[in-house]
Amino acid sequence: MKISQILSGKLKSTILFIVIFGLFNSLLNGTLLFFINAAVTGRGLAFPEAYKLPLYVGVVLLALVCSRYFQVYMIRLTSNITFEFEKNILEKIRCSTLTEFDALGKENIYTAINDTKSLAHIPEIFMNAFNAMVVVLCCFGYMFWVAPLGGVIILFTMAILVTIYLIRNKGIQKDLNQQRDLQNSYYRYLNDAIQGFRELKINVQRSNNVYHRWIFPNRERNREITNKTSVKYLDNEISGTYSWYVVFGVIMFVLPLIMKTNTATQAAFLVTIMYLIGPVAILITIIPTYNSLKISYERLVIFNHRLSINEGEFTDKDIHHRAESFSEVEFVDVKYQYINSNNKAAAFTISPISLRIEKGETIFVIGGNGSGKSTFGLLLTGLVKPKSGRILLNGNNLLSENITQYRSYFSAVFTDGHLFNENYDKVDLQETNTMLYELVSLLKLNDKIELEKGADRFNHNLSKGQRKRLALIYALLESKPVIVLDEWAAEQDPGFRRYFYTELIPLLQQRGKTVIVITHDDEYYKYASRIIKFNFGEITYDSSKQETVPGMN
Ligand SMILES: Nc1ncnc2c1ncn2[C@@H]1O[C@H](COP(=O)(O)OP(=O)(O)OP(=O)(O)O)[C@@H](O)[C@H]1O
Repeated sequence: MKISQILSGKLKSTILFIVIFGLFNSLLNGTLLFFINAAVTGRGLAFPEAYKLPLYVGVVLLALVCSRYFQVYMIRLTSNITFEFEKNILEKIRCSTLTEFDALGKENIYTAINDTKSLAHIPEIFMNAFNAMVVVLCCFGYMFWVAPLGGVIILFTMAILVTIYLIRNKGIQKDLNQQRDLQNSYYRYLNDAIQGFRELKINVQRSNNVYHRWIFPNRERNREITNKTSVKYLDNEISGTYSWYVVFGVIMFVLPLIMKTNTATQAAFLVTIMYLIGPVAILITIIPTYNSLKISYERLVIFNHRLSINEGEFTDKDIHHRAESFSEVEFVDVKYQYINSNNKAAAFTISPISLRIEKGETIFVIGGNGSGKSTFGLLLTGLVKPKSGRILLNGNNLLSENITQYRSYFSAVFTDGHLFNENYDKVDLQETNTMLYELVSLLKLNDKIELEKGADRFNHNLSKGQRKRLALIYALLESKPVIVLDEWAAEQDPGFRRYFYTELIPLLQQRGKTVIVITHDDEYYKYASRIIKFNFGEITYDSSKQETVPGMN
């Protein structure tokens, strides 16, 4: 569902309530103003004396109960909207394609989640503005009732003061935007300084450049703008606050000159203006709030648009990965193309490739850097869809409808794979799990991993190579028929690398796995049952079709 649909749905079902209740609430507050003014000025409220106190107490209590009920309602409405927005964003991410996800970038996801939080406050902002508007109208109505000309003069004075405040505020907003841009670039530089700590330590000149040419000048500029903007902001706020004294001054000194007001009328106007201060402040902040909400909304619309493809969700019926149910996967003229995100032109292309992978094969995918091996791995595992051509699993065409089912035949350890922080798969990590501990010992991690105290997970303070071994254990525990390992052995020491190619892979093969290894380790090519070589996105060699294997000893 789109953000706008959720928002308009919520607003439609609640707007009448917000308006009626807000109106009632504001009228109660307006009634209290009448009471106070009647006491100060001695006019209005033609009730018998005996009824005034109970009526006053009744209105206060009713206003209090209504106010609380209304605020609780708004809290619930806001958190419901936040929940639905966030869920909508998370579903979008979960169901998006890898291609769209990669193109989006992680920072946009965090921004989108923050944007939903801002948008969820729209009903509350609308309600506050509406209440404030009602109070302002009531106050002016009261002033016009007490002394029409006085009401016109006050309205005119306030209109001038508010206009001056808003014009100055607009200038400050521009400075604030500049400050936000500086802040964004500061985080980028800071990220480089933190992530590249070692690279900076080892190169003093680069470190000096990063800090003295980029980070410190950015902070200095930020200091200047912050000083300037903060003083401007302070000036505007102070003059805004003191503007009320201009209004008070007009009531105390100008009105008596123009219309001969008496003390009671002046008192009524002064109390009314005090009542107006809060609501007018709310109405004034509406414009900048509206602008920032508009930006958040537009960003979310773009976000939704960029994750427009919905791949659907996994359901249990999609899980069909029993080893015996896999017999072959076939590529028929499969083509894939990356699109350059800057100019939208076609970038690297996997030219139409055709091949068949049968159950039990151990295939090494080889080729130079950037030749398309990992992209082939993504196509094979169904993580990206061919631009043209067909992929068939057990003779069935891979379609959008069965893509999740297709993927459930594959497990993979990617080059830059991620080890999850929680035991999401609910693997039994206790020593009684013989399958797990057999794998732990096969991967020689017995004395390296241990259960974290009080948590259902293994420790993650492992070396890169050891983390890859743990990732392989988790991948094997999935018991899927085909396993794809992308440069898995690159971080292993020579001894373990040898063990991996000469013992582990044959063992997996013996156990009926189909193993696809993307590798540069040419000294072990002979341990493959088949070699496929990529060059510039094309298969230039397939040992199942040709005799000699290039690069083999
Ligand atoms: N997300 C992407 N968008 C655009 N181009 C990409 C993307 N990912 C990879 N490429 C390009 O596709 C080409 C093939 O990349 P791929 O990762 O498949 O190569 P590889 O053979 O696995 O290389 P290596 O051995 O270095 O890992 C590269 O030229 C790369 O620049």
